[in-house]
Amino acid sequence: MIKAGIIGATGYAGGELVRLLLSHKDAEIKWYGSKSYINKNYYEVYQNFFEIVPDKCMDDNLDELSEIVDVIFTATPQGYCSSLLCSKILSNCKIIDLSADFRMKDTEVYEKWYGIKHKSPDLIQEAVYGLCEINRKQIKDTRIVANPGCYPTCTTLSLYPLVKEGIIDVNTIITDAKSGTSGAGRSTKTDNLFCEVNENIKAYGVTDHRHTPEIEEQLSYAAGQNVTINFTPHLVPMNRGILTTSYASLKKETSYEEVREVYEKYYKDEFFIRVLDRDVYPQTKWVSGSNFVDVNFKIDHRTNRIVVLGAMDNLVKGAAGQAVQNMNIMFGLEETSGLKHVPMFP
Ligand SMILES: NC(=O)C1=CN([C@@H]2O[C@H](COP(=O)(O)OP(=O)(O)OC[C@H]3O[C@@H](n4cnc5c(N)ncnc54)[C@H](OP(=O)(O)O)[C@@H]3O)[C@@H](O)[C@H]2O)C=CC1
Ligand SMILES: CC(=O)N[C@@H](CCC(=O)OP(=O)(O)O)C(=O)O
Repeated sequence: MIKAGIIGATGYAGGELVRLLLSHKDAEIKWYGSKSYINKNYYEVYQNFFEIVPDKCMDDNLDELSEIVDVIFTATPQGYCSSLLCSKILSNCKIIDLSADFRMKDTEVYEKWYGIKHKSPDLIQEAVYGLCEINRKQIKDTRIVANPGCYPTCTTLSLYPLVKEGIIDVNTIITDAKSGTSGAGRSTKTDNLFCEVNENIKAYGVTDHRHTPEIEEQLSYAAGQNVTINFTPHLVPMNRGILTTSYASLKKETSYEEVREVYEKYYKDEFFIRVLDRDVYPQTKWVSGSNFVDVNFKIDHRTNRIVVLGAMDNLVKGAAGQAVQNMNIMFGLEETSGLKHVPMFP
């Protein structure tokens, strides 16, 4: 049985980790870490866990926690994990960090886009970017997983086969993304008030969203050259879900069948990536509550561009689900263990 501790268990991503780990047959939660609810019953924070979770919230002492668990999930704000992680903790247990602290290999890029000083630059190289379908081999042997961002997961996975196989001109990629408001976390921001989100759609982070360099770095590895993209996220009036629509120029005239073959090559054996049937395009409802990413594409022969769509649940494949998938890989468990939920519809 894998003993797990969660720091930030009282946030949206942490709450989703609790939900998933409770039904995982090979894992048990030993620590519900919090900053504001120490000694309160965990179910008092989220009453959906009433009579399911009897435990109290604990503090956020990573040091003490590392001595009693096999893995710690940090579902905490940017800068938290990197400010506390050290070799002593890493000699005790494995870390899966849901923040962006260890996602990018260049400290300067992190500091520029996040506006905070990185406190453990010496650990960055050791961390593995936990995009499971792409980095499975490296994830297996690492002590630190940098769990990918929600938008980067959806954008990168939906474009990856095209970039890897050189089908598109990688410097023509434009990604337009939409997210439900749980993506912004539980802390109150006036931007996320019901009356400012309901019946409204707004772009944010235009030209400077912090996920831009993360997506660019991953696509650059796939392309074997530097990739820059235009990335524009939008907040939409939904609780959960991300839809990304990406556009790129094809290098040459290409048929549906050729592109389909490329997607099949990479994803036909991937349980969590579903390449939909021809002319059926991903919808957030079809993946809600599940660890699936649905993808599909259409070639616009008139403009010689391809339109690629991806949909997933930001809290599952975009956060807690992928974190559990990473745990499964790190501990040699069945990769799909605890994650085979059928999406909720409607
Ligand atoms: N929401 C999403 O869709 C996704 C989130 N993530 C990442 O996961 C992490 C958590 O996000 P999310 O759940 O949305 O955020 P929330 O704001 O909902 O939760 C934040 C959590 O962090 C805890 N916390 C805050 N400050 C501290 C601190 N100084 N020390 C210890 N714990 C602290 C809070 O504890 P308390 O409540 O007790 O104060 C709470 O449990 C972030 O890094 C985010 O970027 C990644 C992918 C998707
Ligand atoms: C709707 C919304 O605000 N989404 C968040 C992204 C979700 C998230 O928490 O980002 P990470 O995946 O990097 O942790 C944002 O745009 O910053």
